[in-house]
Amino acid sequence: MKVYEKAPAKINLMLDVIRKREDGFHEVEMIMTMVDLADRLEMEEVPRDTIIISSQAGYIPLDEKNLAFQAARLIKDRYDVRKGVYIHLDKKVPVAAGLAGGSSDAAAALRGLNRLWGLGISEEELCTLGAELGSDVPFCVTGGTAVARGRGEKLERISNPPQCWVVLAKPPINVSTADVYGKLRAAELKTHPSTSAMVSAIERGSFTDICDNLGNVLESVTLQLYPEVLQLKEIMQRLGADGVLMSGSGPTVFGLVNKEAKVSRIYNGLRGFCKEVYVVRMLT
Ligand SMILES: C[C@](O)(CO)[C@H](O)COP(=O)(O)OP(=O)(O)OC[C@H]1O[C@@H](n2ccc(N)nc2=O)[C@H](O)[C@@H]1O
Ligand SMILES: Nc1ncnc2c1ncn2[C@@H]1O[C@H](COP(=O)(O)OP(=O)(O)OP(=O)(O)O)[C@@H](O)[C@H]1O
Repeated sequence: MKVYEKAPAKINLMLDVIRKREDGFHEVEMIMTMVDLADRLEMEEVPRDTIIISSQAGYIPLDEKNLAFQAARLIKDRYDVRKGVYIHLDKKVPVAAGLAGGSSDAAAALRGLNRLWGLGISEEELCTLGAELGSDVPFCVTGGTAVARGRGEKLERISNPPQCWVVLAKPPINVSTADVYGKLRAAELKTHPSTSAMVSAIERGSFTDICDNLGNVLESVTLQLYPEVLQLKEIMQRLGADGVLMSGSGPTVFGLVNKEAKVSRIYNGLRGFCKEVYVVRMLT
């Protein structure tokens, strides 16, 4: 038997950091949603008790460093599954982009192996397992749109934003999430985006208010380290995107656009500056 799972990319419509915690992580308040750019996982049982990962993408680890491998090992250990699995990752989400590609693969592996092995694990328990693999994994298990608190694992489901176009542009640089959080001086932040204003804008389905309330405090670090990300934001704004923000710790910048007529102009304009540009829809 084979099972298939999609692993969509996430964007942060809002990301605030409340404080640095004693365990080294940061207490956050974020609003995340999914877009329809996704990896695809194929999972099949193999006769030996082993985990094999393959992918067409030459630039990700295929050993125990792969987050889908870690998800498979975790579920096998925790539920004492003495069976093997072959996981093929069809990568479409750019890597180390701020789009949670690896986290979403891990979440999809948890969901898929739960089905493949008929384990009957609840979604809540899959989220708890996912939190051991990374802060973004619990959200990637549930998908939808949520406010995430704690280090990202405490989720409160909210309604999906109104449908719109999302233009993603990833400059050719690698950004380390740990490095960005490490350089953030949370106590010195002068302004914070408003969670309640963004939740209210989403619940009311107001595209304009969503665009007006976009905010990500990690931009203060990444934009300083990589001026090309700031430049990309400015270009996207100039080309007419209605709301523009960096996702996660970057470097991907996304633009929200509500009129289809504007999308191709923005896409073509960006392609002059950036090789990796995607036009996608919100997953609603
Ligand atoms: C930037 C975001 O992607 C936004 O959604 C997340 O906050 C980060 O999620 P992630 O990549 O799943 O992060 P993890 O793999 O758990 O952590 C990577 C590193 O980021 C830092 N980190 C992460 C999450 C958090 N709330 N505080 C942190 O300080 C820690 O140094 C950690 O070692
Ligand atoms: N299945 C996977 N897909 C992509 N990257 C993976 C995977 N497994 C492990 N990695 C490693 O994880 C690192 C981060 O990749 P990922 O694409 O998850 O970053 P990201 O989009 O910045 O995530 P986040 O938004 O959660 O911070 C890369 O260095 C990559 O080598």
